[in-house]
Amino acid sequence: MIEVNELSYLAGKKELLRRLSFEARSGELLAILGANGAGKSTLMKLLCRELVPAHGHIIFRGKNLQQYKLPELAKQRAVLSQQNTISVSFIVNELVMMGRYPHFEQLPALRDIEVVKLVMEDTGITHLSGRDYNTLSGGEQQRVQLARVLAQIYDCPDACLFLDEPTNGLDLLYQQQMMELARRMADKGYCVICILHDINFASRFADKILMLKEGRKVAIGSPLEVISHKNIFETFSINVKLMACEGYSCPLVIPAMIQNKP
Ligand SMILES: Nc1ncnc2c1ncn2[C@@H]1O[C@H](COP(=O)(O)OP(=O)(O)OP(=O)(O)O)[C@@H](O)[C@H]1O
Repeated sequence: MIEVNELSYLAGKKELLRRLSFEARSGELLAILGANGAGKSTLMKLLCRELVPAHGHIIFRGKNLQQYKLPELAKQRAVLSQQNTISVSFIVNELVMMGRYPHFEQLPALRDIEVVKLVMEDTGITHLSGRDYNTLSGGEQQRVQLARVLAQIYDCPDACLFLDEPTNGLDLLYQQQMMELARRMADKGYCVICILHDINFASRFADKILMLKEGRKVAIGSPLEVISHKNIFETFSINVKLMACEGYSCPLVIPAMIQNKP
C-alpha cells in the first residue's frame, strides 16, 4: 500500500527526517511513536503529500505519490490533522458533508447524504447534526472532524487513513472509542497510520509500531517485537517497567520512577 524508501526531509539546513524506510499494508494499523520534535508530523505530511521529500520517495498504491493528481488522491486517502480550528461558522452536518466534496460536482447525490448519516452514527455525533461547529467542545469537534475524513474515503475500503494524535482532547471513553474505530477501519481493509503518544494504546491496537528519534528510525515491528526497555529508552529517554497482561499478547508499559529528581 505505502512503501517509504530512504526518505529524507530538510527544513533549511536542518534534516528533520533521515533516510527513513518502511512499509504499511492494507488492513494494517501502523502507530508512529516518538518524543516531541522527533519528526512524526513531518513524516505524516510527507505521506499525505503536504510536503515534498528532499531525498527518497513514497510509493502509494503502486505509484509514486508525486505522480497523483490531487483530486485522484483525495478519494484514496484522508487526513485527520491536529489543528482543526475554523474561523467561519459551519453546521456540523455541512462540515461532515465537506468530506464528500471530492465525490460530487454541485449537489450531493443520495449516496453522499447516506454516507454522511452513516459516519455520523459511527462516530456518535448524530445528536450534534444541527449544531454550530464552533460551539462544540474540543472533543466533540475532534469527532466531527473524524466523521468528515471517514466520509471522504467511505467508498474506498482499501484507502489510507492518516490520524495525527487522534485521541488529543478526548476523554477516556472517547479515546478508547477512537482507537477501536481506527482498529475497525484497519480490519475492514483500510491502511491506518496513526501518530500516538500513548505507548499502551499503540501496544493494544496497532499491528505495527514505528519508533522515531530525531528523524531516524529506532525500530519497526509488532508491539511484541518493538516494545522493549532498550527501544523505549532510546526513543523517549525514560525507563519503564513492562508487564504481561492476562488475555492480551501485548505488553503493558508503566513509567518507572525517575531517580534523583526533586
Ligand atoms: N519548517 C520548519 N523549519 C524548521 N524546523 C522545523 C520546521 N518544521 C518542523 N520543524 C522542526 O522539526 C522537528 C520535528 O517536527 P514535527 O512537528 O515533525 O515533530 P513531532 O514529532 O510531530 O512533534 P510533536 O510530538 O511535538 O507534535 C521539530 O523540532 C520542529 O521544531
